[in-house]
Amino acid sequence: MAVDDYEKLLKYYDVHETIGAGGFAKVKLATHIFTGEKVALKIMNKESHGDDLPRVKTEIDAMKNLSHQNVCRLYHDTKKIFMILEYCPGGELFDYIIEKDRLTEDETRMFFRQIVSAVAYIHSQDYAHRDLKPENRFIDGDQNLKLIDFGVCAKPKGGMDYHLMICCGNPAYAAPELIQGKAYIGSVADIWSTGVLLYALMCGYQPFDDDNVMLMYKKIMRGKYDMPQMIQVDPKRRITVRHLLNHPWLMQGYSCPVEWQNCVTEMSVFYKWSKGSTLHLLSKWDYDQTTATYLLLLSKKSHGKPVRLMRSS
Ligand SMILES: [NH3+]CCCOc1cc(-c2cn[nH]c2)ccc1C(=O)Nc1ccccc1
Repeated sequence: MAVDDYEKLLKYYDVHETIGAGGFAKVKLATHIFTGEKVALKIMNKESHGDDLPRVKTEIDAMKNLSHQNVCRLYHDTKKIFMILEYCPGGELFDYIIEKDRLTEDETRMFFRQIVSAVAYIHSQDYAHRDLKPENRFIDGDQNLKLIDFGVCAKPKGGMDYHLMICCGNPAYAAPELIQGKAYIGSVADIWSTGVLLYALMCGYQPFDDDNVMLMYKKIMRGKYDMPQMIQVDPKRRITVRHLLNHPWLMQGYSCPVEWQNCVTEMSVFYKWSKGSTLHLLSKWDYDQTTATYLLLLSKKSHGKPVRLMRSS
């Protein structure tokens, strides 16, 4: 029963006020008693999930496989009712945009590089998020964005080129092929949503907004932009996240393309090890140069610093 799960949780966490809620869950601020660290406690609303909780299992399984500086960390889950997540004191990116009306080009670029970093990373792990919107990005204490809510993500068994059918996410951010009910590729639809997000960051309002959903769909299908790259109606002509990483606009004022890998991937590439053996070596915690490299990389990334592994001369 959820009640004794909650009782057990209270041995390890002090629970404070609610910091957010969606149809499927409520999120409360909590403190991890042993460390004093603040965390976000996500409490599933069992009623709205029904019995089989597919959405919760989808989210927990995905978050256990994802470790990246711009993806909200899962620390602890208790049998699909409670999730203990990384706490982001800066709140929702959505509220931040509203507060500032809209962002400067430089601030938009700083945030957008992190958004592209997270999307490139989850796609590299064969996940499509399918609900990318400002409400699903939280700002941590270092102005880093963290992606949340993997409840409708997909990890197609046939790989990332596999066509999906289920229509999900917020219509204002949904790709044309998705709202037309066509078979679509998750990662390509994610790029459309990311393009809508960029528009909202720069302009302070959504490009396709209308109280009447059918009129909104008409605007989405019209694709009124010259030179569209992300909000390109034809999914085959839409820019890929790989081409975004070193897109001229994203490179302006920066010396390197968007860093999208997490430390394990970066180390396996640098040391020319397989991912499996990198993870095996790291899990031994030998506190040798491998441990040092991993922890120092993690520390640099968590402070939003670009990392470069140098070969000794
Ligand atoms: N609109 C989202 C409300 C707050 O939701 C969260 C906040 C944090 C958070 C806040 N600070 N740090 C992390 C972490 C996760 C969530 C979340 O997953 N919310 C959610 C997703 C789907 C349905 C219902 C709720």
